[in-house]
Amino acid sequence: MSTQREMKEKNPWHRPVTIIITVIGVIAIVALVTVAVLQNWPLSQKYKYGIVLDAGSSHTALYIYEWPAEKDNNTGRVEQTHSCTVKGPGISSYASAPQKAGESLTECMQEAVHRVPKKRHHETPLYLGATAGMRLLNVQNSSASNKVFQAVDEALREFPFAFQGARILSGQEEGAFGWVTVNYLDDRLRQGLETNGALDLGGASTQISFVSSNYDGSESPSNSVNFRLYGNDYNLYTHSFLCYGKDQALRMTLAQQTRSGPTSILDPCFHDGYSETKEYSKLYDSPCVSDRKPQEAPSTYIHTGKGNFHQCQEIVKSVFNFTHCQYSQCSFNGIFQPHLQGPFGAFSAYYFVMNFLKLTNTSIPLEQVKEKLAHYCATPWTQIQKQYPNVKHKYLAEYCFSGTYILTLLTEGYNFTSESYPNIKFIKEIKGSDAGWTLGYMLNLTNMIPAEAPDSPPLPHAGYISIVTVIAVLLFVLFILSMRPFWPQCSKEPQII
Ligand SMILES: O=P(O)(O)OP(=O)(O)OP(=O)(O)OC[C@H]1O[C@@H](n2cnc3c(O)ncnc32)[C@H](O)[C@@H]1O
Repeated sequence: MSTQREMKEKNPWHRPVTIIITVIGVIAIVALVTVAVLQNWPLSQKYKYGIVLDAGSSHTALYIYEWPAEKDNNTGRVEQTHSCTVKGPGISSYASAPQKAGESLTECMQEAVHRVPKKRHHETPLYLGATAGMRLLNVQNSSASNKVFQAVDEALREFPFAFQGARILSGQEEGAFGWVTVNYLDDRLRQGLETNGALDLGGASTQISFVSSNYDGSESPSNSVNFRLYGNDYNLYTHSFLCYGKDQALRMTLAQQTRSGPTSILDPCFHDGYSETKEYSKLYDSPCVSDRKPQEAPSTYIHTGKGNFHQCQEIVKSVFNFTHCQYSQCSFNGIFQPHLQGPFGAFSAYYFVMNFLKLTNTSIPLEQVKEKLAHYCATPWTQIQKQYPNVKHKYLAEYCFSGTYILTLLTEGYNFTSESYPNIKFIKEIKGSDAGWTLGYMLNLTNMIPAEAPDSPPLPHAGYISIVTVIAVLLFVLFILSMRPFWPQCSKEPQII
């Protein structure tokens, strides 16, 4: 009993001071590691939201974007979480009943109210950008255009979001923001990689935007947009061709064929067997063709098809003007265009049409693509209708024209060749977000792409935690070793019990 007590008194590990120091040491190290881990633990994700309404010529679409609340300034993080297609036509079609333009947005806006968490409503910016349909209405009837905007404004103010206004985007903005969107989603801007050009085909206008090393903006400065994004300077070439969206281009090819006001036309861009009676007043009700309206034309004409790709291409070519160019080189209509450079993403109607025609694979030689389209155009209308009973009648009737228009615009208009055609990728979306101008527009207006690259911490989170843990363990081992003089000594002599 007394020897036991003696040993206890001699063994420093049994001294209260040593025990207390050890416990405090362990607690301190555990606390140090815990604080380091907790401090750097990602906060429970809170999101911010932004809503953009794309008021196009053919329809309006609503997009909701979401990004982690604490990382506004980082890239590649803003994502589309929801989209809603507004029922009915584009807002420019409500020129004679502006109130209905506002009302048409209600359903999608209510969806947005449910999709965005309530506590975020008041801080969620809401934008409406109108494109070529409203540009044309503004040219045709500016007071009607103002009334449509007034109605849309009033309707959107009813919702609990931070409404930032409704306006017409210039063609240059539409092109440039489309380019920002595709390159942002591909994470090319933050990483400073070679950028992709953007080809956007709408209903009433079409945009081409790309960076070319032989373009510094000095030739045709109106086509130049300068950006400084994440510390990199971009000199972007962009042009928007009003009236060269696929719906207005179709009007122009029809106007070309009805110049003398005939009662019927035999159109190679429509399938053999297609026949519909159409109104002249509707065909010419657009500033893109109104000046070509034939005098004393009957009220209607019969639009029949004969399905001939090559003849169709000739008519389509006739809506482009290649005769004059005051610059070193042009695309068409006397518009400057530098040498095409790099890969291109082609979206909106480029994708819808080429996807339907199963022609999105650009590694198929261009000549073969034309042959396939020629074969499609030559298919009788009755057979096409039987083959695609669920496709919207208007789209189905127009795919031969639309495909021919796309190939003609790309090759004759923009000068893509058999060699450069494979540089085009037909895309609908990138990483779940639709390709289009809306995301780039919101990123710009919310200043979410910084001009300079954001500073990043010298160590990533995992590296920081590992180093703190290693140091803590080393300290602990050092502490234990420093207590060596107090370690219990084992007797070398065998003990007889
Ligand atoms: O940019 P603007 O010129 O104002 O036009 P938009 O915004 O209305 O243009 P979209 O990109 O929404 O659509 C482009 C065109 O594609 C058409 N379109 C949409 N879905 C389609 C589909 O599935 N098949 C064929 N065409 C389609 C639509 O009617 C337009 O003519």
